[in-house]
Amino acid sequence: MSDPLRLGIAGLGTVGVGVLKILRDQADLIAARAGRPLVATAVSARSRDKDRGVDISGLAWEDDPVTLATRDDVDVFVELMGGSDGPAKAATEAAIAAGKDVVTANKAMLAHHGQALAEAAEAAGHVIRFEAAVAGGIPVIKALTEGLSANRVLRVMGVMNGTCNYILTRMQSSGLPYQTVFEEADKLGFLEADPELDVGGIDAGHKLSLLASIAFGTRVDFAAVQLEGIGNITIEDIEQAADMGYRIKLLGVAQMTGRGLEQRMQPCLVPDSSPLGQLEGGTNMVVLEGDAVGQIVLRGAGAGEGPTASAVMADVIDIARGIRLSTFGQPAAGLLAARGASSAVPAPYYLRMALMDKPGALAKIATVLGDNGISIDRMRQYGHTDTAAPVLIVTHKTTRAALDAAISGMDVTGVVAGRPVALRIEQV
Ligand SMILES: NC(=O)C1=CN([C@@H]2O[C@H](COP(=O)(O)OP(=O)(O)OC[C@H]3O[C@@H](n4cnc5c(N)ncnc54)[C@H](O)[C@@H]3O)[C@@H](O)[C@H]2O)C=CC1
Ligand SMILES: N[C@@H](CC=O)C(=O)O
Ligand code: NA
Repeated sequence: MSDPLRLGIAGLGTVGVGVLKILRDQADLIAARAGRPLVATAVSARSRDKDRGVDISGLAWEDDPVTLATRDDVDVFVELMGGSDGPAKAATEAAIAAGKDVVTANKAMLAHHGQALAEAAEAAGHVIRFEAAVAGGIPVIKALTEGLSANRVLRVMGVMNGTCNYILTRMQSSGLPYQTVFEEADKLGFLEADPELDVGGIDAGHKLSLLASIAFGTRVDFAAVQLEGIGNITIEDIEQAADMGYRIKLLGVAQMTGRGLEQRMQPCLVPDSSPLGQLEGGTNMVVLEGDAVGQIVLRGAGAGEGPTASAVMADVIDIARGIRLSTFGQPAAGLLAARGASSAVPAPYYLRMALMDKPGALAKIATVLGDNGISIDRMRQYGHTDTAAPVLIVTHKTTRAALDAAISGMDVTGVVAGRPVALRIEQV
């Protein structure tokens, strides 16, 4: 058997500990599959003495992850600290400069710096792999870069943030309001240190931008992702959507349109009988559509110690096997910047608003919609109070631009209280 592949692991939190446990528990199986043993030689974390449930006494310790990344006894630098900049980026750059391959779970770093890091690594003949960064344990990067490599990808879609899916499905099943369920998720330890990364759609947007780059052969462009979080979703919306046969999901969609690359991460209505509609709790689902293969649905754990470490280890094993794929599925230097197109593809929309109880109010709304070329598919009034009547409208297909123009027009009529809620109904 060949020499061991030596790993330097920076970050011994949820994922880092999971990686050490797999290395300890599956050493023989991995060596057989990789054709050589895999060993951790050195580690780095904030606290050396913390009890993590794994023995690190036989491993070299480095306080500074940059020093770890450049050690002579490290072949692969495994970055599991997190953060888009700071030590994660500095250590990854140092590892590449020192001639190491890199495996990371860090979607934030790659969404912001993936192109530059990939170009640097590839110019130096090294690889950066990141299966764990998108949908955790689901092998979606492998599916795109390997299994579907002969396809023109038509659309990539998915629920990629488990915390948001937990919050939305828990609101649905319990009837509890957003704030209560958000606090529950916090107590369960689901939320990122900055919860806005989860509920603001940012974490999921990072993941979508990485998938879009691989799927469409373009440079990662997180800034072009149209982002909308779940913070404004009310129990009323969840119940009204359910009444019409839909579920609300924080859904990511990337597709190449005639006007450019559309990347959206936003709450959408999807049919409750669809695989995405049926997705419960903290689970992730990614739907890939290729011209030759048709539709593929991947479902599984997008986070957690075991699932995320499983994906990290799969990348490390590929490196041990001598598999040297480009970071984004084709040489990074040749990737082109995509023209961004926001919501170019028309769709039906769900619109909920509180209408003043004034004669002709509904007619004014219908006129504004008509003036913007939007026709109404369904409409209902419910829960009438003394002063306002909630109104629900489902439009026929329209563009987001036309809808936004109509919403501005409604403002001027003076018959709508507050800003209407507008959610896209996605064809999945
Ligand atoms: N936890 C999960 O289920 C998933 C995590 N990820 C990603 O994996 C990475 C790690 O996540 P977790 O393990 O959850 O984080 P964590 O917060 O549990 O652990 C982070 C580790 O990095 C260490 N660290 C942070 N800054 C450091 C520094 N300057 N020097 C040395 N060590 C430092 C901390 O001491 C800690 O050991 C992140 O990029 C995260 O986004 C990706 C998918 C799922
Ligand atoms: N906060 C993320 C963790 C994994 O990426 C999530 O909830 O999915
Ligand atoms: Na994955």
